[in-house]
Amino acid sequence: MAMLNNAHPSTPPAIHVANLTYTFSNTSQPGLTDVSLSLPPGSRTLLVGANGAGKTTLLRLLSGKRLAPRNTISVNGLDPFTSNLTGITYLGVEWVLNPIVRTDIDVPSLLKSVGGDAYPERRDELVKILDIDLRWRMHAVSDGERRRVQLAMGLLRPWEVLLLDEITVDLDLLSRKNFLDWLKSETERRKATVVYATHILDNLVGWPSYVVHMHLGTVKEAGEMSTYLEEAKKVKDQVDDESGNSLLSELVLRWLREDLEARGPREKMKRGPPEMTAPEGIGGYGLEKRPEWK
Ligand SMILES: Nc1ncnc2c1ncn2[C@@H]1O[C@H](COP(=O)(O)OP(=O)(O)OP(=O)(O)O)[C@@H](O)[C@H]1O
Repeated sequence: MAMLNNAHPSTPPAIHVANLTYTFSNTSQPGLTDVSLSLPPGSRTLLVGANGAGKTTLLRLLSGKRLAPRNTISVNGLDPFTSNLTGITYLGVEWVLNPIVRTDIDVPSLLKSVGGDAYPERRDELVKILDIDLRWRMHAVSDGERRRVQLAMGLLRPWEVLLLDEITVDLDLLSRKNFLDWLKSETERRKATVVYATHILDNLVGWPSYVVHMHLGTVKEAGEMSTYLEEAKKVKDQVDDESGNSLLSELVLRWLREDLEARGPREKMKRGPPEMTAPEGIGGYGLEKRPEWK
């Protein structure tokens, strides 16, 4: 079991996970095994791991979109599934695929439909940060432009906990940097908490305060980013490395190589692809809330 060092021991963590083991309803294999984490308010956590490591599974459980075993997850002291917490925003695959952002609709109407008028300052700030042209019509924009409008919609209501599941892939480098800087300022201004699962580490140096490394449904490493970067620096100093990669990329690459070595070829894994019993709910997920458009 790995525990994050709580930077503010006197403050209750925004996210607390205790010995969480989760089995999908359509398979007997656990998707997560004995996961424990403590993330304080105001933290920015980078969630890394190979494809299939369990990042999305964990984020969906944290968001309350899937039912976790009792007393294993609390977000701001409450169970996210049963308490219908309003301060949690989860932006993942279903959110990205929502068809409304492909229709012939203008940006101001879309922003209004998600409560833009209730938060005019925040709306205008997001339009500026995400470099959105209010004259765009959504059926005639590029993927990255569409994603920027979606992000403005998803982030408009002030959240206390933001769970991001690799949703910045379409953004150009500068837009992504501006977006990440804005998230950072949100965590500093309002003590909001962000957990961000991504494979893209460009521009992330200096952003995460915590890192969580998942492997085959378990948490292998979890702690303050600075501690792991110091360790990575020592390793880098020992090898003659001219790759130009950041320390963060080097660290995550090393973890993924170790994971691959420990795991071996996929077809020889004990924990193979799930044997489905019967399709249930959306995408076979059994007890599932309807994905919400936030
Ligand atoms: N609906 C499902 N039913 C059964 N098992 C599933 C289901 N979805 C995922 N899994 C299992 O859980 C594992 C973890 O999946 P998850 O989507 O959480 O990984 P991830 O770390 O987010 O991967 P990626 O980086 O590819 O997005 C998968 O390898 C798969 O075996």
